[in-house]
Amino acid sequence: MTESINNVHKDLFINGEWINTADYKDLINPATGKVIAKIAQADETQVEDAIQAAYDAFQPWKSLELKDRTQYLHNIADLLEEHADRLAEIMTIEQGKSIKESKLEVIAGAESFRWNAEEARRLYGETIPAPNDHKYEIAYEPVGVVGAITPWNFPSGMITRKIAPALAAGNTVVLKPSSDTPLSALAIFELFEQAELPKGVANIVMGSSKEIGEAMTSSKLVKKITFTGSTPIGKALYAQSADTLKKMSLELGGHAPFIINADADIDAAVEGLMAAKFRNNGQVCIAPNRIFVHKSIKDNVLKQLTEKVEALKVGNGLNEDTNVGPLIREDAIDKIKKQIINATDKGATLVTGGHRLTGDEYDNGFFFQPTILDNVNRTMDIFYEETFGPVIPIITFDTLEEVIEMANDSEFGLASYAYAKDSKTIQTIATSLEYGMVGINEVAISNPETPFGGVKHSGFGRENSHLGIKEYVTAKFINTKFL
Ligand SMILES: NC(=O)c1ccc[n+]([C@@H]2O[C@H](COP(=O)([O-])OP(=O)(O)OC[C@H]3O[C@@H](n4cnc5c(N)ncnc54)[C@H](O)[C@@H]3O)[C@@H](O)[C@H]2O)c1
Ligand SMILES: O=CCCC(=O)O
Repeated sequence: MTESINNVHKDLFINGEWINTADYKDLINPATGKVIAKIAQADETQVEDAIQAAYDAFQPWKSLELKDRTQYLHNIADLLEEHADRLAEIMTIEQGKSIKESKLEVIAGAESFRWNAEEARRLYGETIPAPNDHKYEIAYEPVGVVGAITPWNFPSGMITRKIAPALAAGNTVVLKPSSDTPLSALAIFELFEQAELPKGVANIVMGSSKEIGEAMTSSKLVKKITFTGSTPIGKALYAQSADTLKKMSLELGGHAPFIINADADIDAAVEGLMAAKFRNNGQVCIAPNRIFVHKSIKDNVLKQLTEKVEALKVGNGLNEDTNVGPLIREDAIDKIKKQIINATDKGATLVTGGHRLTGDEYDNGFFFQPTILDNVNRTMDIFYEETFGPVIPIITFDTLEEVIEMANDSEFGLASYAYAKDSKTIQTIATSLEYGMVGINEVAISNPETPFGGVKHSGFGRENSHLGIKEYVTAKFINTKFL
């Protein structure tokens, strides 16, 4: 295996020290199916140690001069940029996405650190009109120890967008990264160590998800849980946190509608769809999963789309010419195959793709053909279930009213997209879609400056933007009477 994987730490990082464990678990490269590393698995005491270390570090970290605290974040941003190539290689090997995408993700993480370092200096309190002998103030204070749990699809980005605002606002953190992609997280923690972040401010534990989740949610010392992952696990953590009444942010599943109206710029719509759908091989919570095309333009859209989908190069993400890497695990392939079989059994047409890719070129990796399904309807599982893979289901519509009703027919409410020109149509779509984010003639909806998050079973809370950092503070009201 490459030097980058051999050299990255595989142990826990607690109170500024690398800590080994009694148990180590195999980590697989999804592009080859081979074991690439053995990862430390924390026991119960080690998880408690990490929480205690974060608790002990909280008061000194919170009390630092703001310019000193935020300087650490700027230094981390510099280090992320400096080490972006190495971090990108580690990410591609453990997760599969193309090396270009991995690098963009690391750089976006550096941006998160910079943005939040700047925004922390603008966490202004407020003064409220009061009687002359009183002062009413609101002060924003850090919540304390934050438990962060992250998924595998953005092994670096989901961590940086949580840890940067948490630390910037004066909190300390215990992170549990995904068991499928711990190396990217560990490589980031090496940079925290290099930046000489004070001991205990950021800690990382790997191990049994259930046990670590329970330790975090039941702990009286942990004041907030920030979770990104699937809806069922998010709901379980929400229930588990009831007893200790934690502040929570839940960034959960999505099943984005993508509407192409009769008056849309078809070239732009197809280009946007390709970019958003095949980013990370469709394993993105904001990936378009239900493509609603006006019936008058369906043939034209399908022709353009099929040409582009068939031209995609599937392969190991380390190869510079790869557009689409492997899926994360064997069971991800099973899920997609099941959705495709269910849809075709019920009348969908397989336009292209639909099969696993095997053979020497694909090693023992989890590769799947980019796929288009036509004539999809509401009787099929793919209409309602999150897809998380390279499948484009086409559903046709007649009227605006009909497509809005179908687009909203989902338990999820994260991202949505629409391509149209008429301003009244655009306004109707933007205001009627029951989603946390709406991209109109645009698929780039995730930036440090703009709020990211969902409604319905996609969770609550916002990441990025001035709203993101507010998830890591409490508003204290101070009423002073002058005697
Ligand atoms: N809304 C968003 O911003 C966003 C972003 C990325 C991914 N996602 C969602 O994440 C999902 C894919 O990621 P995944 O497969 O890693 O999700 P997942 O829910 O299986 O796992 C997410 C994290 O939770 C941990 N976990 C699993 N069981 C747990 C338990 N019982 N207690 C505590 N932690 C537990 C996992 O180890 C991982 O670290 C998709 O549903 C996707 O839509 C959402
Ligand atoms: O799956 C999560 C989406 C990440 C992003 O686009 O910022």
